[in-house]
Amino acid sequence: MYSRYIPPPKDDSNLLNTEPIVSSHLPQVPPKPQPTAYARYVPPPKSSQSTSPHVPTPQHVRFDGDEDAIKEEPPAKRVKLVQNEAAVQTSEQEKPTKSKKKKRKSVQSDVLVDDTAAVSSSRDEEIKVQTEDQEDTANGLENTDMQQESNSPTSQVAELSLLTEEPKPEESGKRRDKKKKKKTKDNGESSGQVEDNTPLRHKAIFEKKAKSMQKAPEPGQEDIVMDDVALKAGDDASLQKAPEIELHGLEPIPQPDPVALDTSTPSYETLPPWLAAPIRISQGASAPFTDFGLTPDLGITPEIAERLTSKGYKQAFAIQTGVIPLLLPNNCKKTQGDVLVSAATGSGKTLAYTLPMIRDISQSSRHTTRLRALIVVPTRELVRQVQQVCDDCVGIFALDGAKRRPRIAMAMGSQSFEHEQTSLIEREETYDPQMYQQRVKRLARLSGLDQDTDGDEDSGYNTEDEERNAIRRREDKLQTLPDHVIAYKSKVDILICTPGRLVEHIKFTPGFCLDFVRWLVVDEADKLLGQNFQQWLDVVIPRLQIDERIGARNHKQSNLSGVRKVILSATMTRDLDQLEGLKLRRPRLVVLEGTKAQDQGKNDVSQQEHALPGLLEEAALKVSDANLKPLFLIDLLRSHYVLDKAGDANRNTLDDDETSSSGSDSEMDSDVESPGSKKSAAKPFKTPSKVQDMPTVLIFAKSNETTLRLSRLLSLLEPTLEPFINTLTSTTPYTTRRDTLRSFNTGKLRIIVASDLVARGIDLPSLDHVINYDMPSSIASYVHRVGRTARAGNTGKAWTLFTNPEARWFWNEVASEKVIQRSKPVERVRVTEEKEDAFDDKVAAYEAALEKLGQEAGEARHKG
Ligand SMILES: Nc1ncnc2c1ncn2[C@@H]1O[C@H](COP(=O)(O)OP(=O)(O)OP(=O)(O)O)[C@@H](O)[C@H]1O
Repeated sequence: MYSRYIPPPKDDSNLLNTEPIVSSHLPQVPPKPQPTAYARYVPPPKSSQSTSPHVPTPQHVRFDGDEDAIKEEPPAKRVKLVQNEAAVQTSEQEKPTKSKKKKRKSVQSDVLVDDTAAVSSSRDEEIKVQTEDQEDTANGLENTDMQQESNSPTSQVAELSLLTEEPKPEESGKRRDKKKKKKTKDNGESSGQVEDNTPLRHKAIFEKKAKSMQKAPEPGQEDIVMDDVALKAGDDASLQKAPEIELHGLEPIPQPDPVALDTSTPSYETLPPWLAAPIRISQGASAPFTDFGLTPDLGITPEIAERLTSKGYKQAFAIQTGVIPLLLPNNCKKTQGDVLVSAATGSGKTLAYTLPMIRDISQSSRHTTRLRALIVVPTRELVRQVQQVCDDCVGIFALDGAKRRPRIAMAMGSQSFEHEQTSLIEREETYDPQMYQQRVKRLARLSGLDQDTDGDEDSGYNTEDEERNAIRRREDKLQTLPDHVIAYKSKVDILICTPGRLVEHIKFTPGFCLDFVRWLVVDEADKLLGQNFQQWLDVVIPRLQIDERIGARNHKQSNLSGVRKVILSATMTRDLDQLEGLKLRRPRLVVLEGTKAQDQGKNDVSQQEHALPGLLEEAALKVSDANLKPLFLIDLLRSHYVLDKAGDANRNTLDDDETSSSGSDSEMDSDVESPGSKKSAAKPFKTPSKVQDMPTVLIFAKSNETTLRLSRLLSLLEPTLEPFINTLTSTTPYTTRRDTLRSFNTGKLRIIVASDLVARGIDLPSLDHVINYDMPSSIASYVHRVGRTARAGNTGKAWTLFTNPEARWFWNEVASEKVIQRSKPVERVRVTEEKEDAFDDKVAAYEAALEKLGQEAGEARHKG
């Protein structure tokens, strides 16, 4: 409904002729709901009739049969508005743009000047006393109503009017305000009581009920403006006397039914079925290797299982029971599709794909070597690690005399490119007169052009195309026997590589092709897909999709032909955009459930993206002073928490007194021993003679530089540790890195300080503790870092040092159950204040160590 602007009547008598809108007696208020109308604000006339009782006030003017509604307006309001007109005008005109708060103040002061007489009327005083007596009984109701009122515009009117009745505006304080509000309200109520003899207590309740039932104004600009002004007018009017309430009767105004919440589950899936309903494997699902495959010839034979046992693989781990059967041939007629695997760190994903893959490749012809499988991993360390598992499997299958022994190569940039090329591809001459003629013709045609480009090789090239052309020209210059042409042959069946090096070989190694590849494995897939080093996917995937040599990817079982992709990670991405680049074919996702998943409903855990190893214990140590973080680290290293190896069976009995406060309660504070305490004195770092008793620790720092500095600082502060500490960063030469890992695995080294280089995939079977000295950069990074321990069903403990600014993210994201499934909550450990004070004794040594570190860095720069 719309309305139009009606100027205010100039004749005061018009107003008087208007019938009263509502009776002053509450019970007589007609229960008719007030129609909602849009109206315009009608400003009061600017004449100086401020003292006239008939000057019209701002009001809603209604049309279209709204006369009834107009009649229902309380007459009392109209009269009071008139009385207050001067105050309304003053505040309206002088401060139109002031905030509500300011308005409230100005209105309050204006009215206080004008209405002192009204406020101080002796009759009101009498009633105040009466109402105060009744207050206690109505109090509970009033409080409730007050809360409800505060949300509606009407309540603001009432609130303002209450304020304006304040006899002493300079007084402040919550308690006094409350009292005053009560008193003011009582004033209003008292007048009602005098007029209609309704018991005061009931009337207060009626009024509040009526107020709370008022319908919210319809949205609309004009109305909003109107409401504001009306509100203000109402405020001012209410300053004069008791709060004015628009009454609509006692019947509730019909309200629209609340919209019912839609709790139904959608009948359609937004995710593809394979992602929405993965194959879930429970943690306890280990089984003998011989259980896979419909018949022994399609699965793992008992002989192979025996050899696996001799290599330490007695039974298939849970994830292996889910993945291996999917990758083995079976009697299924359907084309077998790609497999994605999401399983905790250390759960045995590597064997889950190497075993069926190598079994398959060992079945192929003994006399031809083709590049059949590509395994792509992000780091050189992982390349070597996967190669060792592959070697194990190759050995197992090769023992069977009828099978061929697949050849494995690595491409990761640890050797020169040329060296890698020769280890991958063999050049040979084959008899092919037809091809020979074609080559001769082509070379003759090019020889004219070559006069211009002869010098190119010396001038160098700067684009890939030029480099490829240069390689081809070099190849063309090679002499062959008559009727023979140069042919290239793969020297390997399986290539384990980093993505960057793979791209280089595809582009620049003559004869390196993916035409025969039938397996593509992408380990640590989320990292490789997320970072897409050198756009490797764009280079590799198209080459796997085309069949330049017809039948090259054929398998004797037609449903196994083509390229099978196996994509794995402990933090597998569910991002379809990323997965799209892999061009998956009939994919299936296999998920290893966390230990808690069996107890909880599937829906609860489906939100949790990652699972931690079941036997991993986590703890977080608060670093109250970030400047002294290295001292906190040393204190932790010296504490019984670390010195007692994780999973030490004697731990609880040995240290009952010390560990009593640690428990599994994540909220419980427990003390880390200070270096000066009696207990720590009894447990210094083990001497080199007892090196095997020392725990093994992997400490993660945020960068290469921090890693090197921290390692040196630890050696300076704790010289006894120096022989047992080493570092691993991406700037460390590859051979040194390899030696460091080897020394750590053989137990010579006990502490490695590392960057995130070794956060993923690295298998350190003897690792007791992981310490996040610096906070990991993401939840996924945390999962991989802490997953270096507690692998293959072993126990392990992970520590995270957090400073105040890091606490929120750590506890809300990493340590919460939202994203990560874990069997135990993260334990909270805090160094007590007294023990922190003991750090003071160490500060001098710490500063000296820092100074020494600075000197050494300066000298190194000088030398460099
Ligand atoms: N069936 C098995 N029996 C005994 N040990 C096994 C078995 N399978 C794997 N392992 C061992 O478990 C350890 C972890 O395996 P692997 O490195 O494959 O884990 P992962 O799931 O790839 O971990 P990450 O996600 O950290 O790369 C290795 O030491 C491996 O030798």
